[in-house]
Amino acid sequence: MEYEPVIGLEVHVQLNTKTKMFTSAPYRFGEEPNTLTDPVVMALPGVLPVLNYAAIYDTMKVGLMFGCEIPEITKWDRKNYFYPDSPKNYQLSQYDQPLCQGGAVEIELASASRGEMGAHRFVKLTRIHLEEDVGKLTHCANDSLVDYNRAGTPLMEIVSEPDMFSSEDAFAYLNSLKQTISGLGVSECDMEKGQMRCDVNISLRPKGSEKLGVKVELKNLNSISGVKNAIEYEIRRQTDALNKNIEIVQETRRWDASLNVSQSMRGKENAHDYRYFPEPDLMPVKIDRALVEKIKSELPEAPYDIQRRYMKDFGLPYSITSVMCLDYDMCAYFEKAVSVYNNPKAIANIIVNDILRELSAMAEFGETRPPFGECKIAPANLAELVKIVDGGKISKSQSKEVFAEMFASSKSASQIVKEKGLEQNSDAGELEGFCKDAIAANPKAVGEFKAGNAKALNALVGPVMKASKGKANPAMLMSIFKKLLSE
Ligand SMILES: Nc1ncnc2c1ncn2[C@@H]1O[C@H](COP(=O)(O)OP(=O)(O)OP(=O)(O)O)[C@@H](O)[C@H]1O
Ligand SMILES: [Mg+2]
Ligand SMILES: [Mg+2]
Repeated sequence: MEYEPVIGLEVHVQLNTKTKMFTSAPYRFGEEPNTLTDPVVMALPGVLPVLNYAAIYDTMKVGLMFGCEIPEITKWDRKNYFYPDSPKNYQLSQYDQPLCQGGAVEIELASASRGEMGAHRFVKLTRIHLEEDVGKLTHCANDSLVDYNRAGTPLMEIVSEPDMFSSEDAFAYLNSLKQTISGLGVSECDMEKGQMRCDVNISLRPKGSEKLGVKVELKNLNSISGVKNAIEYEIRRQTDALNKNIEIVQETRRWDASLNVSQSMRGKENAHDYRYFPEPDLMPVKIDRALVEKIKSELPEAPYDIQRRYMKDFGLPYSITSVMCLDYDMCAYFEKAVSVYNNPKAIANIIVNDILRELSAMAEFGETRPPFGECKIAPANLAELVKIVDGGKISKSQSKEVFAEMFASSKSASQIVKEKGLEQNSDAGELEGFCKDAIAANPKAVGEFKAGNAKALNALVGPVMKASKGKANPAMLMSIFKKLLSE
């Protein structure tokens, strides 16, 4: 029988707020273990949680970006379980009244060729709720170590509907989430630093059937490629089992990225096991409608909307726009430059190829490139460079030299052209004089050219270049020669 995989993802994203979800302790990645804790994080007797409103604000931003509904009231619940990664036997989370409901994430599937836009569709979301992150366990040979630095960090859980049907869907979904959320500035979504983690729920059903199959949950995947591999492995494993008439049991499995296999962790668990109940120490939160409207009105344009607009309004190629729409700073820079001088294609080319290359070269090995705002070339100066090239003042190859100097010094293009004496001679009258002299001095080349040997022109160009100290505008020279020689 042919089976169709059905996939739902639970994605956890740490928010980069200054303090933790329910206390003023900070969180930073990579600090000495157990230095970013306080009595609330450690759940010492008598402590009370205090809500971090910045986390609510950031999560609403994300939710509204994905078209979620923000309910009138949201509340907190205890999710009870005992495990050493949490010092207090429960996790503060949201059960039946999450902060965001519904919504959808636009994804793009890979197309046949790299330079073409792939098919787009929306993956439905169930909800986005807020909770606190737990500590980190390191398992050694005979014992385990626990670090509570991460415990209590604000964590969004983005739960999708079972609305993905291949590893490619999941890959595109995670990329889109990462792109949109990091664009909002609320998290860097760096999976290597644990800022974004993913649980994969996957079941198989006979192709054409509407009914969902029994799902298996793969916990805590920490790379996008890991998610892809895990899904592909599970599809093979479950297909194999079904073909052998082995029943799939609902269970949680661990993904082993080094062995590329999943292993059973524990059997069926459902919400009931967590004995969810309302958090007695926190009031429900009434959401200010005016704030919802304010956040909505301040949301940036969605990345795929920017991309479509750039392709349509500026005629930019897909490959260039797919780089640009990943970075709002880059887009703002581009639009500013285009407003100064209207050659979007040339401007976008320099931004995506040259500026990005140079910024990346500034980064230390393994570090991310500096933000676009650190580019020393002001948008108006880039616009001027393109204008100078378009006007024939300097050649394309000279523009590379000017660009390098601009990037290093923040000087304007015209200033560098002047300092380096690069300006081409585009004085039609003077150039025509040089050309006439060259024609008069080289009757042989003229004869050959008129007899049909186009290459003979080179013998005439040489003397003009010499007379103009190498600065004659080559395009103008050619048209002047052609005009004079056809007379
Ligand atoms: N039959 C199914 N096949 C594939 N995915 C499914 C199926 N049923 C549910 N899912 C997906 O499983 C996920 C369930 O996540 P949810 O957070 O609601 O519950 P949970 O896994 O029990 O909770 P948690 O792991 O946070 O304790 C959703 O993404 C949903 O789309
Ligand atoms: Mg969940
Ligand atoms: Mg789950």
